Amino acid sequence: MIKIVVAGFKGKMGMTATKMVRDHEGFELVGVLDPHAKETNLNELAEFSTVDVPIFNDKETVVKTVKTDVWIDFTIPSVAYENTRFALEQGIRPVVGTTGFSETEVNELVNLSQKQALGGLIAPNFAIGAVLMMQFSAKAAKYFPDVEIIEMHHDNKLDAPSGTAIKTAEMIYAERGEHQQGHPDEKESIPGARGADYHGMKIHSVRLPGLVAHQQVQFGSTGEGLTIRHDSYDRASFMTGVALGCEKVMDLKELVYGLENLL
Ligand SMILES: NC(=O)C1=CN([C@@H]2O[C@H](COP(=O)(O)OP(=O)(O)OC[C@H]3O[C@@H](n4cnc5c(N)ncnc54)[C@H](OP(=O)(O)O)[C@@H]3O)[C@@H](O)[C@H]2O)C=CC1
Ligand SMILES: O=C(O)C1=N[C@H](C(=O)O)C[C@H](O)C1
Repeated sequence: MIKIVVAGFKGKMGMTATKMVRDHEGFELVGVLDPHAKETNLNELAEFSTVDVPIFNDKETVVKTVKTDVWIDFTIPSVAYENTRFALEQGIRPVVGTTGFSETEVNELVNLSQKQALGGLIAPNFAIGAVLMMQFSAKAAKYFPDVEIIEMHHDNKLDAPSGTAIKTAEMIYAERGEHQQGHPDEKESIPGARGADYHGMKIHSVRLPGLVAHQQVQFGSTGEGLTIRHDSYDRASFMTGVALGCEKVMDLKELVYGLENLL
């Protein structure tokens, strides 16, 4: 059995992941973490009335109380780096969905995992369709270097652009390199009109109620266009990837960035 803790269990993704771990063969939910939870056991919550699992308010108490193989993290950008670092230092394999990591932070965590010879995963998007969308986009960019990314999310999202949009831009950049797009003399009449800029690639972030997680990668060329789009209509779409991550990190000896490394 793989012993798993879920950090951020009261959030939208943390709750979905907690239920997945509870129901998944081969996984044992050994604890959940939320700094503001008043309950001390999951069985105090109606939907978990038969689940005897401790609720922790801080990460130090988790490691003092339960033996853990995997740390699932769906928290907030400002705490996820420290949580991931802490997990690795404690010999726990992180499976992190929280977005907002800088490139430097990811590199530091990879280095730490290598020193600890411990597997781990930071995946900006756990949906298999989203991974394919990123891979197809990188492939298309070789032939269609002019591209803009439009990511669309619910209006409770803290970070912009999304982790998926950044990862997509990184994968496209690795394929196409630096490229000047649009008119060289273009001017923004309202600042931000052309979106964020990643090595010449524009990224536009839409936040609206009703949306879950959607991204369109739009390519333009002479007389033709190509649009690659992925939609997550439900947070269940991420769970196959989270489960796969929890299984695969057990055999890895370092942390990897992106679910595509495990497929
Ligand atoms: N990789 C992927 O496939 C996906 C990634 N995400 C990412 O996952 C993250 C969470 O998203 P979502 O569930 O929608 O957000 P929510 O706001 O619903 O959940 C975040 C939760 O984290 C809790 N939290 C805050 N601080 C801590 C802490 N120190 N320790 C433990 N928990 C803490 C919050 O608790 P409180 O409210 O009490 O402060 C809240 O319940 C985001 O970064 C999002 O971008 C989302 C979907 C898919
Ligand atoms: O906040 C979200 O909801 C999501 N966040 C991730 C991101 O920033 O890319 C993954 C997915 O898009 C949902």
